[in-house]
Amino acid sequence: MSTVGNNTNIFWHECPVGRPERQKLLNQKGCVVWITGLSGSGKSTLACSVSRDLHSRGKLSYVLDGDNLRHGLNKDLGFKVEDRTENIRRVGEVAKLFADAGLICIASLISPYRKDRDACRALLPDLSFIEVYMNMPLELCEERDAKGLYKLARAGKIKGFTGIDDPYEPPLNCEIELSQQDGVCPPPGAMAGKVVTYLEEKGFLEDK
Ligand SMILES: Nc1ncnc2c1ncn2[C@@H]1O[C@H](COP(=O)(O)OS(=O)(=O)O)[C@@H](OP(=O)(O)O)[C@H]1O
Ligand SMILES: Nc1ncnc2c1ncn2[C@@H]1O[C@H](COP(=O)(O)OP(=O)(O)O)[C@@H](O)[C@H]1O
Repeated sequence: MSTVGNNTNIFWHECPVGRPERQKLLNQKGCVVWITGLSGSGKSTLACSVSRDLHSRGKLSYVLDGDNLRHGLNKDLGFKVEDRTENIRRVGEVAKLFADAGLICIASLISPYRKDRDACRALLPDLSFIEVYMNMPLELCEERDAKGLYKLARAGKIKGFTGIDDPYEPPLNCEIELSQQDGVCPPPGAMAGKVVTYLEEKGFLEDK
């Protein structure tokens, strides 16, 4: 019996089919690939490219995309500091469950605050949280402006937009950093290849 958060008198129920059994079934190791970066830096594109690449290798993954989750699970949250923190906390907990299910969970959120990302990392055991930093310059993201949001933010029509009038804190010790090469952004497939190679080298694509 224990007290957790606001709950007292709650009990943890162990199930005989656990993570090791699920990982054996899938022949892979559950983990979280956490993609962080500015809006327009290419997070969703990379997440989908990694997922497609893994799928073609017979590996099971699932993408948790910030924008998509705000249509459901997180639709009660906005972009104030507390809301972003709660957004990241919830996604971190969901990602942990997916990893426990044995999946390669790809979370793609701006997740601008270092302490929130670090709290998600702390939820995952033994190096199974892989932080990927899309280190793309604000100028590039703003030039892309795929959704027209930077224009609105510059015009003062969106307040607290990351990179404009709300901070983005880059990772200090991420596992993978993706950036421009000679001033050019590599194609999504090439960047996805780096992530998948990392997963392969670290043994996540087999259960041995
Ligand atoms: N104020 C403000 N700041 C940043 N982004 C904004 C804002 N308002 C709306 N949007 C849109 O919301 C998407 C980011 O959602 P996230 O859940 O990833 O954000 S966060 O991690 O909670 O900061 C983000 O999507 P991406 O472009 O995919 O990053 C934007 O389209
Ligand atoms: N590697 C890339 N090279 C060129 N354009 C890209 C690349 N990755 C993404 N894009 C383009 O940039 C825009 C933003 O990408 P998106 O994946 O939606 O970013 P985010 O999820 O970080 O907001 C889209 O128009 C997308 O097609």
